[in-house]
Amino acid sequence: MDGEEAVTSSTKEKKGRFKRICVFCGSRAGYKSAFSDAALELGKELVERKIDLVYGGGSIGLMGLVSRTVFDGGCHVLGVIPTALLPHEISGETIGEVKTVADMHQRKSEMEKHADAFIALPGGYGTMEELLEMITWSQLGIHDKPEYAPVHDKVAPRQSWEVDQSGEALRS
Ligand SMILES: C/C(=C\CNc1ncnc2c1ncn2[C@@H]1O[C@H](COP(=O)(O)O)[C@@H](O)[C@H]1O)CO
Repeated sequence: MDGEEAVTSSTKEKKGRFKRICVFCGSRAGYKSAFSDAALELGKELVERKIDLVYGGGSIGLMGLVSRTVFDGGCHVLGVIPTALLPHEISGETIGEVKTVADMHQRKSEMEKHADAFIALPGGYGTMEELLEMITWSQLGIHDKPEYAPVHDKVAPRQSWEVDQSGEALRS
């Protein structure tokens, strides 16, 4: 394999790694414009990489921003939402494909099933709960998919912030 082929093949691998990413984020916009900026930036990045979105199905807050950006950019959007939350988290038109489920557990289970990786953006307790559930499922071997979350001004994989927490990063 010559140099060009090697580069092409490694680029292909990188591109093909994630086809559908699940994003957890706030049902509100939050108090800092940086939160909305991050949601828009992530949406655009997914579009650029032709990655489809799996998310909680809401049209409000950061959830609405990310999903609208990905949908308008031509990628597939799958929203998974419990029937009881429809009036609370969808205002106006739905975005992309919306799958209604019976409860929160089924929602997370469907989101996990349809995604290759998970990214958490700023959000409230709901976002935190969803991210932690995916992390604990990974710990239990229910799935083997990476989770990423914002650490200060960058997005970092779980392994790196676990190390940060333990102080290993400071020692090395
Ligand atoms: C109530 C149950 C479980 C614990 N709570 C939640 N589990 C999963 N998802 C949740 C929970 N509470 C809220 N959410 C959703 O998170 C999204 C973002 O919310 P945020 O608070 O604005 O970050 C939103 O779609 C919420 O519906 C029952 O098992």
